[in-house]
Amino acid sequence: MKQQVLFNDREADVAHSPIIYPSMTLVENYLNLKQIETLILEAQHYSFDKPNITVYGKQYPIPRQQVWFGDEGCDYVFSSLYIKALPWPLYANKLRDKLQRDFGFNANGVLVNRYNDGVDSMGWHSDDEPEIQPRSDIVSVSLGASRDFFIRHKKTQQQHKIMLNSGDMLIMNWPMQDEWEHSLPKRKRVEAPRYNFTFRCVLPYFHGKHPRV
Ligand SMILES: O=C(O)CCC(=O)C(=O)O
Ligand SMILES: [Fe+2]
Repeated sequence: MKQQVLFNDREADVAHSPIIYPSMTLVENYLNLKQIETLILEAQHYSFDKPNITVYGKQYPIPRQQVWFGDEGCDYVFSSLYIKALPWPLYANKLRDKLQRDFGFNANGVLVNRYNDGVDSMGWHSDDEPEIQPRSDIVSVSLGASRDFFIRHKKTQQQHKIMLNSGDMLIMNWPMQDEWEHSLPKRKRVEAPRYNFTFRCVLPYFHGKHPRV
């Protein structure tokens, strides 16, 4: 397992024009081919959704599909859509256990995104929803097509690009989400699907014990 600590300095020591780096850790080939294949086979049967979001008063379907799995009470709200946690599928849960064993990372939910091809994408955002546990990291595991992943500093607009390949794992360490946004731009030449699992620690019952669904 090759672990590459990316940008782990808060500020690079460059005179006059400091370059700011976020704290992220990329573990290339975190999963082996068998693990990748098993997870993709499982993900092909997930009940993905393509909800509409409202932008300037108009409704648009999100340019990808998504599904949220989580422990009891670990529901989530994205773009004002309330999403009740579905029970963990077998191998997604095994991957959560592996992250716990390898890094002591205790996720209680995972958002799975499915990008059908390079036309599907995710715009600039931070994973800063109020139900995310304060000071928690977010762990992203990529499967399938390789895609470019960008990060952009909120104040300086500085950008970095990372290629995420099948089996790679990226830890976005706290407080990255406070200072940086990230995105997965369209890549018209990409024809194959990609799955991305972002494991999160949310506050159980943040939306109440009996939320209206
Ligand atoms: O697909 C990716 O690599 C990014 C996913 C993401 O940013 C998210 O689910 O919040
Ligand atoms: Fe994100």
